[in-house]
Amino acid sequence: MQTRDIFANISPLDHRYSRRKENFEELGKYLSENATIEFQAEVELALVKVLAVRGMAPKKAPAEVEKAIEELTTEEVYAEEAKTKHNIRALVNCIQKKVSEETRPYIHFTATSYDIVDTANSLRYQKAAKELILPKLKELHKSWAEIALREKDRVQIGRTHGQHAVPVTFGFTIAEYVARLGERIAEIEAKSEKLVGKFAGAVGAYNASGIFFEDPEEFEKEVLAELGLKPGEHSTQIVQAEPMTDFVHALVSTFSVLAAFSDDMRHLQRSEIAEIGEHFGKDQVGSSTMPHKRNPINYENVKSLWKAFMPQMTTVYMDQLSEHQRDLTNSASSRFIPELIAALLSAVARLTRVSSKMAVDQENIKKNFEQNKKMIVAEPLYILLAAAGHPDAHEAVRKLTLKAQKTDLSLKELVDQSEELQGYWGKFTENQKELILEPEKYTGIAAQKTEKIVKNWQRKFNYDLKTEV
Ligand SMILES: O=C(O)C[C@H](Nc1ncnc2c1ncn2[C@@H]1O[C@H](COP(=O)(O)O)[C@@H](O)[C@H]1O)C(=O)O
Repeated sequence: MQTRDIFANISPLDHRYSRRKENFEELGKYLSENATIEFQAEVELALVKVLAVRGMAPKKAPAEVEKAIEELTTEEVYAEEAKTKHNIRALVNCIQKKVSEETRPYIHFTATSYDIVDTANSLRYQKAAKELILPKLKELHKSWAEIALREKDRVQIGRTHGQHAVPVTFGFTIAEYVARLGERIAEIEAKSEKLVGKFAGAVGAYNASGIFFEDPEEFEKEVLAELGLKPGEHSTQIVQAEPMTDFVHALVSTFSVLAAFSDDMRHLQRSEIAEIGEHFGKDQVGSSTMPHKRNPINYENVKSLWKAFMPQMTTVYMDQLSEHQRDLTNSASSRFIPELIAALLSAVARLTRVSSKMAVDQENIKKNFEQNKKMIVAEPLYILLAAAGHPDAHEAVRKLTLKAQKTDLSLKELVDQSEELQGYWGKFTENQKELILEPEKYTGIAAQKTEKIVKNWQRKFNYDLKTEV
């Protein structure tokens, strides 16, 4: 069997779920191993810049380091690591080989490896959030907002416990996810901004930098400011774990919102419900054996990916523990965060594609609503009877529903047959009677609430919608 390079990769995220070249380039800028080393080198450069400003390193040092970094390759660093068995020392050695003797001592000066590693990770995840994750999520959010607005008045039966409950609108159903995803996007934004760096040395007490600087915390701030970061209140050899825990939690809980949406949409595609459909290409096959099938494969894929990556949160919680001033047990485990981000973005891309072509079956949504139309007015009928003074309205209506189930009669027709209930009916206003006679009007403020939610997020995220509010 012939193989192509791309398919020689082990992780499905490197072939099956990110097949397009642009995908690799876009994600690779922040998430690849090349990016890991590039961002670490950027931190080493920030250090030299501050040392030069402070008059310790030669003035030419930053330019030399910048050039060295441009020439640096991941292969080179890996070859060096094969000798040193230490990845950051390998990076430092590679940079040192490319600069002058005068500059050489200031590469990694007073730094411990995790001044570089943790700072670089915070930097790249912060940038990935700002430049990649948030724009992609906002694009998906916008497509949901558009559906919500377009469908705000389309009456749909609300379902609880998988049973017909009382009416909503389809727009309102989607507005739930506009609100939930919107709030998660804001959370990713906030938590990415709270990621911290460090330049506090091997145990976090500024032992090495304290030899040279009276104000080692100020020195730390200057190095981090070069990168647009701030330090945490306290560091050991590593940064406080919680800002990263919170950031990843924001990502994972966003993924959970996508999975919940996918589950809901998948159920609405069940043959017996069939209220929405995924766009199907003219050559697309639903089943290898049942040619008529049109399966909700995209929503199933999102849930499946979520199942693979959501448990990674447990690892992130475990990475909160590190012995004394640090142990290395968070090192290998934290290298999988980029995969989690890649999986999330794969789900986002898929849902954006599917959502923009979501087909709403107007007839089925109406047909399903009509199916239990006579029963769903039980709630307003009982409440109106109670408000009109009926002493046991819930029980009276429960009995009516039992009768209605056995006959073809609607609850209103059964009310008409009861002299007692007729008396209360006479006390209802015309609007109240309408709710019983036309259950499609019993949607509460579903449409207004949908508009309010969409408008709120449209303002916050500052996007235009196809159908303006
Ligand atoms: O600044 C320092 O280096 C301080 C030193 N601690 C270390 N800090 C950071 N990295 C270290 C440390 N020790 C090892 N290594 C190297 O980390 C790499 C771990 O590789 P992997 O398990 O694949 O994630 C792998 O390359 C390891 O060699 C200490 O003794 O406290």
